[in-house]
Amino acid sequence: MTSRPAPPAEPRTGGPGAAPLAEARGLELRRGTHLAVAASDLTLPAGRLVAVIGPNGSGKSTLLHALAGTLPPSAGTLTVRGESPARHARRTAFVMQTVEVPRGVPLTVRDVVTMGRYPSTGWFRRMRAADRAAVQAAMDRMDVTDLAGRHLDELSGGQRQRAYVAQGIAQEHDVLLLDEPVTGLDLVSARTIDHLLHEEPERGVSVVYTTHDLDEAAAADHVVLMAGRVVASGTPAEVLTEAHLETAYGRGALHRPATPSAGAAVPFLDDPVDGAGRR
Ligand SMILES: Nc1ncnc2c1ncn2[C@@H]1O[C@H](COP(=O)(O)OP(=O)(O)OP(=O)(O)O)[C@@H](O)[C@H]1O
Repeated sequence: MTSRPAPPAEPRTGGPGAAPLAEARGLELRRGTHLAVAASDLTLPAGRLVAVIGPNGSGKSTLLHALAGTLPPSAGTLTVRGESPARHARRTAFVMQTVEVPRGVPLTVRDVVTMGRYPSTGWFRRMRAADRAAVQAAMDRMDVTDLAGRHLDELSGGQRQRAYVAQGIAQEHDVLLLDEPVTGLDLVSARTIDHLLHEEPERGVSVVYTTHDLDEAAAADHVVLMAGRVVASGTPAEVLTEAHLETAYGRGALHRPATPSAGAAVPFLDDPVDGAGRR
């Protein structure tokens, strides 16, 4: 029996020769006067899942803010889909790390998800059928439809995080940025969000998210390793090397298990250090 070669995979936006999601040259980012990301070059593929890793304070959130267009470069250049991040912001959904629930503002889950449509409807415009359908689809995907009428301050942390991710994907977007979307969540919420991260690129959306989990990063299409600058950027195999991880996390921060399990693809982090090398 002859086996025929598998047909080529459906090309995604990030195929060879495709325009990149983001390009940075000599990019420098400051938070106030603090230099959070020193001059770095970076090319991120479009239509892929990109994981940004690095110790606490290494500049991961800062890079996401720059991609979202909320933090302009202090030096160098950064483009998203060939234009300035601020110009592309209308089509960039950004789910931030911690969103404080405004006290005394009785927002329901549906209200919060509906806000995801404001970039296209405007704050005072009427919701059209397409807007309502997008809100419903986002709530279904994040499994918060049953919670639609509940107030945000009545929800668990995981339920609230799912509502905020639903707000992000309710927006018309081709770029989705998420800051530590699964940190501290229970298995069900983490799985729901993790599933979405891997599903969005299939729809042509470029996803960039930050994580502290090296195994999660190993499952992404592209990894960016930060330590006050971009230490390495490429495929998981190119980036998750002992040499690169030691540069970012410090010597002695890694260990390999004495009896490696079948799934242990990357070294373990022993005692995470922060971006300045402090333990
Ligand atoms: N608003 C701010 N004003 C001044 N400095 C800031 C501000 N936000 C962050 N920084 C500093 O910028 C650096 C990078 O912070 P950033 O939040 O990007 O790190 P991170 O890698 O996302 O960290 P974590 O893993 O802890 O979330 C840190 O030294 C941090 O203290």
